[in-house]
Amino acid sequence: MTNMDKLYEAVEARGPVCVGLDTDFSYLPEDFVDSTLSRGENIVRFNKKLIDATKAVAGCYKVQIAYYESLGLEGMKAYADTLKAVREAGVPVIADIKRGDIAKTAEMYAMGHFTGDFESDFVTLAPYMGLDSISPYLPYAEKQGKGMFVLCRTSNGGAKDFEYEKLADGRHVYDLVGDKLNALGKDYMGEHGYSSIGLVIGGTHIEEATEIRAKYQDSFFLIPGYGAQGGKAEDIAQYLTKGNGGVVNSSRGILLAYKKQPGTAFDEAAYNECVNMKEAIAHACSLL
Ligand SMILES: O=C(O)c1cc(=O)[nH]c(=O)n1[C@@H]1O[C@H](COP(=O)(O)O)[C@@H](O)[C@H]1O
Repeated sequence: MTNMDKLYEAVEARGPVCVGLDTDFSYLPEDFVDSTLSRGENIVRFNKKLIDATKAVAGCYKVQIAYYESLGLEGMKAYADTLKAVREAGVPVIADIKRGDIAKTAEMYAMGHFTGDFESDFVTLAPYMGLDSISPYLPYAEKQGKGMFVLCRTSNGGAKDFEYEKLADGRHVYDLVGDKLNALGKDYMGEHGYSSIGLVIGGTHIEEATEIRAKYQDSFFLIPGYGAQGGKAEDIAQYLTKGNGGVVNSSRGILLAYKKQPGTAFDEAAYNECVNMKEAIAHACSLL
């Protein structure tokens, strides 16, 4: 069974919410911070409480490496400890590393993020350098069932700068990326009909949403942009198939939920936000 199969089953069991652990130290409530500990240690304490509170309603977690890298060595320790905490909770984890480099270098990234201290179930990849920047990750998909999510049509405004450009045959650049990755995925299919090569499809743009879902039926989607970036449940639902086939990330919306729920502890507020998000998406899916 591949990690994408496990992710599919996690979504069947607990819903498509992907809790984004983009834990900026400044997000921690002041009264939670233990001043005898480092920022990295405090972040891990925060993440562990959050994981504990949300694991029953989270399809997966996504750990954005920049929030940890920015703190140097203590941050990288916090990153490793956070991945470990998610794995111990028995929930799939996506390492949001957005790598893309020549094959030899990509081999090292693949080893660094699919084995050892920073081992994760999935990584995010940037495809700009071509398919040889993706292929070094594939032996891990084949042998260990590891998975990847490749940037296709991203959630940011700048997606229009390159991804929406039109090719001579009328396709967008994001179509070209999606078509090539979807075709590559045919050799890495799991039991539940999804390949180990997923696509990142931002939930903030909905043009061609139904076509994209229909065209890439065997690609699992990582859908960021819910909440803080304005993505709505009714838009996101169009990228799912019967409530599955994708995970919907929210980072700030969950981490900072306590600021919108005065008097509620951050972990309980995060749980409430996950439940609201999960219900809103389920409701939107039921209307399709
Ligand atoms: O690959 C990603 O995860 C990603 C792709 C994309 O198109 N847009 C996007 O926002 N992301 C990530 O998704 C998360 C969104 O965070 P919030 O806007 O706080 O929910 C961040 O970790 C981003 O780096």
